[in-house]
Amino acid sequence: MNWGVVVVAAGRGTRMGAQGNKVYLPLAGRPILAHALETFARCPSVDSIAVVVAPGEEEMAAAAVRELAPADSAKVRAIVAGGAERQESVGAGLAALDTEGVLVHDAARPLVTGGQIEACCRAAERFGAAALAVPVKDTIKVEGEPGFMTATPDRKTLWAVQTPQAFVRRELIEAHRAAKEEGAAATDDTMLMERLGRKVAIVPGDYRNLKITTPEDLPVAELFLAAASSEGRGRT
Ligand SMILES: Nc1ccn([C@@H]2O[C@H](COP(=O)(O)OP(=O)(O)OP(=O)(O)O)[C@@H](O)[C@H]2O)c(=O)n1
Ligand SMILES: C[C@](O)(CO)[C@H](O)COP(=O)(O)O
Repeated sequence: MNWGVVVVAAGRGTRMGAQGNKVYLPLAGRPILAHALETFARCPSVDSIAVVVAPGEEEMAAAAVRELAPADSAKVRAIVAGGAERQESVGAGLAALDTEGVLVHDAARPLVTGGQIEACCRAAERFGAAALAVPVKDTIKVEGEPGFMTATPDRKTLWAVQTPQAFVRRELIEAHRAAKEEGAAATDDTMLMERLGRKVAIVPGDYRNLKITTPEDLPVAELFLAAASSEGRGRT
């Protein structure tokens, strides 16, 4: 199967509270967006990359792409405008690719590794769809009456899903079309497959593949990156 990736970068970063979109904030001296782009570009299984950006931020994204080595930036085939919700942004990226398989990745997860990407591709080739996930560490509570806990799901069955998430591109396009027609909103793409009764394989991930969401995530990501490079692990 040949693989493309949709890297979604069209959010606003409201919870980060920075001046602009958090994916252009510096991390180890480079925009957050550049980290994931480089890791995907260096993956042998990935042929092409579509970057989905907020309208008006095309030039900032193009500048991040220009910072990559020429062989890496050559895999970036499209920079397209996203929508108001992540789901719309993914839809725009899917239309810009023509590969059989597609990965979806948050630009806000800069610590993804090549090994994780390849593991998702292999699992999706075997099972049809797959996503990285980590076991939930906390005891999770369900709020019933506002302000009060009413239930505790069995933690042994709970996983926190991450990206990348890997699919057969035509099947994910179909899932997006169905959700749009039925007005269903989803915070990730595996939810759209679950709605259609499709199985999504769990690929055990790593807690370090964090999503940079709030300000305290940035120094943590800096520490993880520094530790990886001092241990010579890189992000392969
Ligand atoms: N309309 C949107 C919303 C989100 N994203 C992307 O989806 C990823 C995960 O979203 P999140 O971390 O929630 O980012 P934001 O939406 O930017 O953050 P916030 O919810 O705090 O505004 C990010 O890479 C973000 O850029 C996107 O492409 N289009
Ligand atoms: C897709 C995702 O990264 C899975 O953890 C996440 O749902 C996206 O973040 P958001 O905050 O829900 O937009």
